[in-house]
Amino acid sequence: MGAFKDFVAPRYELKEAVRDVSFQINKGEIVGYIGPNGAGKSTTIKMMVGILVPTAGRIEIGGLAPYDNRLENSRKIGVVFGQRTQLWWDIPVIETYKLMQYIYKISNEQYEHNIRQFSEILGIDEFMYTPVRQLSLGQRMRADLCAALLHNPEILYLDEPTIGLDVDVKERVRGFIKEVNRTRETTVILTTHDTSDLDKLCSRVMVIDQGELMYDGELDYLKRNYSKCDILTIETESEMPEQWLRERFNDAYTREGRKCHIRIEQEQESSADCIAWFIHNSRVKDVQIRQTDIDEVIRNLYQTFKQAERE
Ligand SMILES: Nc1ncnc2c1ncn2[C@@H]1O[C@H](COP(=O)(O)OP(=O)(O)OP(=O)(O)O)[C@@H](O)[C@H]1O
Repeated sequence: MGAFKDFVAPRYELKEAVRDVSFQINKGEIVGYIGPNGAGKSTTIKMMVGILVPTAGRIEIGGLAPYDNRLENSRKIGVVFGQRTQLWWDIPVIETYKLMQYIYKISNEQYEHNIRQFSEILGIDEFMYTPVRQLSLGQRMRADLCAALLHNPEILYLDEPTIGLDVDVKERVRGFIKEVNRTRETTVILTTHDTSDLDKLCSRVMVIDQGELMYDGELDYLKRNYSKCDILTIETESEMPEQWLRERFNDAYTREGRKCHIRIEQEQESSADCIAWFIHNSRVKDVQIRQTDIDEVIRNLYQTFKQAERE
């Protein structure tokens, strides 16, 4: 009944997905566009590629408004949405590429050159003649990346390009993006929830939350200033007495046998002091320091942002 009612008399609700988002990206940059679920990342990308038309404001890509010049804009861009594919589901990968060559009017020379170079880096030779529906996620993603770049686009939009991939394929995909950016000066805008994507690819990040741009600048600066704690993991040759650990670190530690994980609040404690304490009191076998993940960095940034707004 509810479904029928919605069909006959649909109710509409206005949702502001992005608000006052303003930025400029130079040719050849790789920019990470990050934020929590529902922040407005995909909406921004959809406006930039011309799928959505903003209700206010202006977007210019290489001097053109993407939604008014969709055809011209689409020649200049390559898009990969990690959750979807642009490959034809029932036909072999190579057939999709041939269709792309026809649609984008790619010369034989450029087509052959790109296929050769991309398949070498991405290793797509082995499944070039397999129908897309039979590909694994990692294979499909590599095939999608190749398809998005066949027509030598100036800009590459990647919406979560490494989602669901294993470590090896992630590395391969990142290596490919880096290589394309370096050799062809392709501008890359990517959204991701994976901190390693940012570490390996981007020096600049833009953070969006609840439709508002909260930060646009260096990734390192963001991590240095908004990552309140590091996790220090120390492995010792024999188990540290519980009492020593409790006296030194209170509740800021957990342990797994000879491994201790310590939460270092940067304002109160330094990793170097902790390591020195362990070296003084035991034989240290291994030391690892891990920074807080990007979601926590964003949460800290958000708190600071909201506090500044209130003041
Ligand atoms: N077609 C739509 N109709 C109504 N609301 C939408 C539509 N598309 C997006 N939204 C809403 O706009 C907001 C931003 O969505 P968007 O998809 O841009 O987020 P995102 O940052 O890409 O999130 P995720 O990381 O989960 O992909 C969300 O609250 C979402 O529910």
